[in-house]
Amino acid sequence: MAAKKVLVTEKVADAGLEALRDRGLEVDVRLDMTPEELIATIPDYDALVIRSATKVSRDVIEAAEKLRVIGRAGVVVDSVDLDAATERGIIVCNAPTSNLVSAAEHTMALMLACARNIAQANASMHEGKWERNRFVGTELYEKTLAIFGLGRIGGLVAERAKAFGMKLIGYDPYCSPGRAEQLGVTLYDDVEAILPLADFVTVHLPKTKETIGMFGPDQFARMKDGVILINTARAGIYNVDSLADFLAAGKIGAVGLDVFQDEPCAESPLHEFENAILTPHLSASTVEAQRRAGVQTAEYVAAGLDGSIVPTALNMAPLPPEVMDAVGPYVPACQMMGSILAQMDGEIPQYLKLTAAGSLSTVDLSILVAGTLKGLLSYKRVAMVTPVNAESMAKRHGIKVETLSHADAEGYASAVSIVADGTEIACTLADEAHGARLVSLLGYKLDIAPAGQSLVFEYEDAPGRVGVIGTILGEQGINITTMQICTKPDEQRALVYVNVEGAVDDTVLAELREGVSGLANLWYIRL
Ligand SMILES: NC(=O)C1=CN([C@@H]2O[C@H](COP(=O)(O)OP(=O)(O)OC[C@H]3O[C@@H](n4cnc5c(N)ncnc54)[C@H](O)[C@@H]3O)[C@@H](O)[C@H]2O)C=CC1
Ligand SMILES: O=C(O)C(=O)COP(=O)(O)O
Repeated sequence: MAAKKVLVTEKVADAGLEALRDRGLEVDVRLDMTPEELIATIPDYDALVIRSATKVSRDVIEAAEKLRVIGRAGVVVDSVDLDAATERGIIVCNAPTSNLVSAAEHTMALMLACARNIAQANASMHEGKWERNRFVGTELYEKTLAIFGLGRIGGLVAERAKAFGMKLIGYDPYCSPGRAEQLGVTLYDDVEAILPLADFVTVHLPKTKETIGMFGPDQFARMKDGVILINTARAGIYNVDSLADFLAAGKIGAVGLDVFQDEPCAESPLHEFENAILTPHLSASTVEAQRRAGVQTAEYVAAGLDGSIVPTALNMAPLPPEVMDAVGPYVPACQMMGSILAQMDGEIPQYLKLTAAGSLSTVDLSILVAGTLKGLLSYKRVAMVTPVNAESMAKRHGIKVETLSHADAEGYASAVSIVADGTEIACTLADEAHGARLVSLLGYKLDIAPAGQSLVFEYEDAPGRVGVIGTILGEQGINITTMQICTKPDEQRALVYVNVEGAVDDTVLAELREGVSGLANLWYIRL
C-alpha cells in the first residue's frame, strides 16, 4: 500500500518531521504557500500539519479529497474552519501543552525588556552610543502585576512573577479561589476595580467575544500613570489604536506585544514608538517548545491516520483513558463487523443495534458505534466516517442507532454484538494480540477469526456439502486456511465460514452456487 502523505505548511522542528517519517508517512514541507496554492495542493494529502499562519478555510477543506487529520503543532487552533472539518470527518488536533512554558517565559522577557529598556538600549549601543542616563528602568520587585486569565499560561506567569517578588492580582471569573490562592494571586471579580492598582498588566485570555476589545480608552484611562502592558495571547484584546494614543500621551509607560491583528504585521500604529517592544509571534518559538509541538503532533497525526484515538482531537469528545483501555481494542473489531454486514446486505441499514456485554457493559460505547459505521459506510464508499462525524453521518444516512449493555457475556469476558436490520453478528476479543473472533453470525454460534477473504455459505443441512465446497475450491486452486461449520439443528440449516487464499472470481462463485445444493446464501467477504 502506498505511504500516506502529510503536507507540512509551516516550519516544524526536524524532530517532528522525523517522527512522521519514522511512522512510515511521506512528508512534504511546502512553506509560504498562497491560499490558492494550498487549495490546489491539498487533494493529494491525507494529513496536514500547520502552525498559526496557515488558514485552513472551508474552501481548503472542501478541496481536500483524502484529508483525515489536521495537526496544529502548537496550542490555539483559530485558523481552521472547525465546523467544515467536522462535517467532513476530519480530525483536528493540537499539542496543547507544548509551548506553555515558552509563552510564559516570553511574557517575562517582554516585562523585563519593557521595565529595563533592553531593546532601546541595545539599539542605541549598536549606533555607537553609551546612554546610561537615558535608560533608567524600574524593578519588578514589589510592583503589582495584574494577570487577566489564570489558565495554564497565566498560572505559569504568576509563579515566575512571584519569584521576582511581585504582588499578584488577577481577574478570571472561571478560576477557583483555591487555584488563585495556590498561585498567590488575589482575585478580583471586577475588571474596573483592578485597573488602578496595577503597575504591570498581562493578558492570558482566549480570543472570544468577551475578550476582544476588553481594553480600550476607558480602561487605559483608569490605569496608573506609566503602566506597562503585555500581550502574548492574541491580538484584539487591547485596542491597538488607543494603545498608540495613550503611549503618545505618556500615560502608558511601555507595551510588550507578541501578537498582531494581521500577521505577518509589517506596520501598525505602534511601530513608531520605541517603548513599544514588538516581537513577531515568538512566544512559542523556542527549540524546546518546537520539538515538543512537532513530536506530539506527529504522534497524534499518525494515530488519526491509523484510525486510532487522538487524545487531543478538538472536534470530538475526549474519552478518558480507562474507557479507551476497555473499548479501544474493540474498535477494529466493530469496523470489521460493520464491513461484513455491509457485504452481506446490499442496503444501508435503517436500524443498527450495538450491544456490549461483560467487562464492556459499563463504558461509553460511542467509539464502537463509530467503528461499526466506519466499516459499514466506508465499505459502501458512501461516506468517510471517523469518530468525529459518526453521529452526523448516521443521521444523514437515516440510520437509527441504539446501544445496549449486558453484564452477562455468555461465557466470554466481553463481547460486542451488532444487529443491522435483523442481520446479526457478534465477536469477542480473547486478547489484543490475537485479534477479534466471530462468535455469532445470523444466530449461528461459531468461533473463527475472519481472514482477508472468506466465503460464507448458508444451506439446508445435509451430508456431503462441505466435500463439494472443498472440491470446487481445490479445482480452482483456492486454498482453504480455516473452516468452521455450525448448525441450527432445529431448522436443519448450516452455516460454513471458510477463510480462503487465492483469487475468488465470479466464475468460482457461480460454480459454487450451482454445485452446492440446497444453498440459501453465499457471501464473499473481503476485509
Ligand atoms: N503567542 C503565542 O505564541 C501563544 C499564545 N497563546 C495564547 O495564550 C492565551 C492563553 O493560553 P492558555 O493559558 O493556554 O489558555 P487557557 O485556556 O489555559 O487559559 C485561559 C484563561 O482565561 C480565562 N478566561 C476566559 N475568558 C475570560 C474572560 N472573559 N475574562 C477573564 N478570564 C477569562 C479562562 O478561565 C482561563 O483560565 C491564549 O489566547 C492563547 O492563544 C498560547 C500559546 C502560545
Ligand atoms: O500555539 C499557539 O497558540 C501559538 O500562538 C503559537 O503559534 P506558532 O506555532 O508559533 O505559529
